Amino acid sequence: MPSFDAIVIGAGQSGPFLAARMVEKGMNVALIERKFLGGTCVNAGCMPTKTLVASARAAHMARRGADYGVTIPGPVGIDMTVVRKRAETVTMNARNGLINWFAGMDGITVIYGHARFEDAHTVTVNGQTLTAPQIFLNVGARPIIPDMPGIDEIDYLTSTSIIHLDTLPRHLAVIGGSYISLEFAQMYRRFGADVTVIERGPKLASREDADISDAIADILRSEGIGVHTDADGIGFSKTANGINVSIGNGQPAIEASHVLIATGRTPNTDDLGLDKAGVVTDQRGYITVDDKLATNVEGIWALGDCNGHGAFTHTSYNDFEIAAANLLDGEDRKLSDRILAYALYIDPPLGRVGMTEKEARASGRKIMISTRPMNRVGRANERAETKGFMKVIADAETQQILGAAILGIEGDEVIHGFIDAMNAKAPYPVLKWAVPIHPTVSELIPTLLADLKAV
Ligand SMILES: Cc1cc2nc3c(=O)[nH]c(=O)nc-3n(C[C@H](O)[C@H](O)[C@H](O)COP(=O)(O)OP(=O)(O)OC[C@H]3O[C@@H](n4cnc5c(N)ncnc54)[C@H](O)[C@@H]3O)c2cc1C
Ligand SMILES: NC(=O)c1ccc[n+]([C@@H]2O[C@H](COP(=O)([O-])OP(=O)(O)OC[C@H]3O[C@@H](n4cnc5c(N)ncnc54)[C@H](O)[C@@H]3O)[C@@H](O)[C@H]2O)c1
Repeated sequence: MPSFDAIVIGAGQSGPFLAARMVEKGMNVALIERKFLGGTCVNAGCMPTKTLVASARAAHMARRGADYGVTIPGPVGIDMTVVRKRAETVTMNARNGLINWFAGMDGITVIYGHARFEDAHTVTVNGQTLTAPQIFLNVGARPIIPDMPGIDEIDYLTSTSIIHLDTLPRHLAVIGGSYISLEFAQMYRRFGADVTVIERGPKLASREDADISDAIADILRSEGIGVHTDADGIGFSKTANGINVSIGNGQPAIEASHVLIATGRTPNTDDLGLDKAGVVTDQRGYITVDDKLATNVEGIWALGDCNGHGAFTHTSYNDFEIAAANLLDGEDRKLSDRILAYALYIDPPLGRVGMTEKEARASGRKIMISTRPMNRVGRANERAETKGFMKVIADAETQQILGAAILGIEGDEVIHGFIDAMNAKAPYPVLKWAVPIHPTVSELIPTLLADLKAV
């Protein structure tokens, strides 16, 4: 039976990097991947979608050319084949980069196949049995398909299949109103499709504060996207022209040509033989880990989306950093030290870090809040992109920044000023005295902080 120092199952955004670090330390490592190196981010997530978002933005700005004095004779056309190929190229370059990296690495054995536990230190893949004292799980997640009336009668798209589409839907119905749905909804509207977003809950992006959710809905509606929340009667039936999508909540049904199901993701832990290894999961299938990412079974760790402590590339990569620091570098890094930050890539994007106002209030702290509309940001006016607003929340007693949201141009970049300050544990008055560069969006951070008021 082939024996290794460590086995990594899943080549997402933490496993490959951890495997490489272990090899660097002289360990003999097996990396098992059932599909593509790079996992979701490279092959079906961040990279292809952000490439598509860039094409959609180019179309949007071309249509807005006249606002800037740029005349484009005739209507703006979209070549969906070129759009799809761009995304494919970005994916293939990244995937091939990983393939070549590992091909040139001594001490690593890359195995393509589905891995399952036989016991806590034994794994089978392609009929072969492998053993190792240390096993790292980076198996990621996949789209959830909820049981909705008529769903089995229709051909629906998921976030994975829609990136291979190279025709323009006449009318795309997007079920779900969060990260995946909203990014695709705006993108396809900008490509020229009619788009309707149908969300079961009362708000879009419901983890955010209501003012952010409402501003997101306004941005989407302003581009002609239909937005329906509180949809209590979602169902599907085939018609001569496409798919009838019922919404409920007193709203008329729509006639869609395509349906995208974007109602969340579920961890790939149901077919991993976790029971044979004795590894415990929660009710939703996420692997239970401690502050150092160890499972309840000695010698098994879980990293990335499958542990339920983050659903982002950077949180998965940070899991790799924590595991590598603790196991290889003698450091003492903890999951609980991470300040969560993320972005929603509609345009303008939402950059977020730390607590929402809702969470800050619920924590019982005395808080201060400051907001500023993007139409009072010079840079936004110069660029004629003034949608959205900025918001920061601070602790009135400790003066620590608790959280921030920048919904506006460059929000995904500007938020890093807050991410860095929060990680440095700098009280907000420190940033009040920074001298930022003019004209940027970030130059408003000191002004925003100067306007903090107790609420
Ligand atoms: C459409 C979309 C857009 C996204 N956009 C962003 C974004 O802009 N920014 C961001 O930070 N995050 C984004 N995400 C989330 C991001 O892609 C994931 O959080 C990220 O890929 C981290 O995943 P991971 O490392 O946990 O595992 P994954 O990347 O999901 O990789 C897990 C790997 O394990 C393999 N695997 C599973 N089970 C087995 C098994 N039994 N044997 C062998 N191999 C197995 C899978 O084939 C897969 O390759 C997006 C996700 C989607 C779907
Ligand atoms: N920009 C980014 O970083 C980015 C982009 C895309 C995805 N992601 C990651 O992927 C994960 C999954 O994203 P997601 O948007 O699919 O899931 P999500 O869990 O964030 O949102 C799912 C949405 O679907 C709604 N919903 C659930 N069941 C429904 C039903 N039956 N009918 C109608 N609506 C229903 C929920 O109320 C929720 O609003 C996210 O947690 C995120 O971390 C990140």
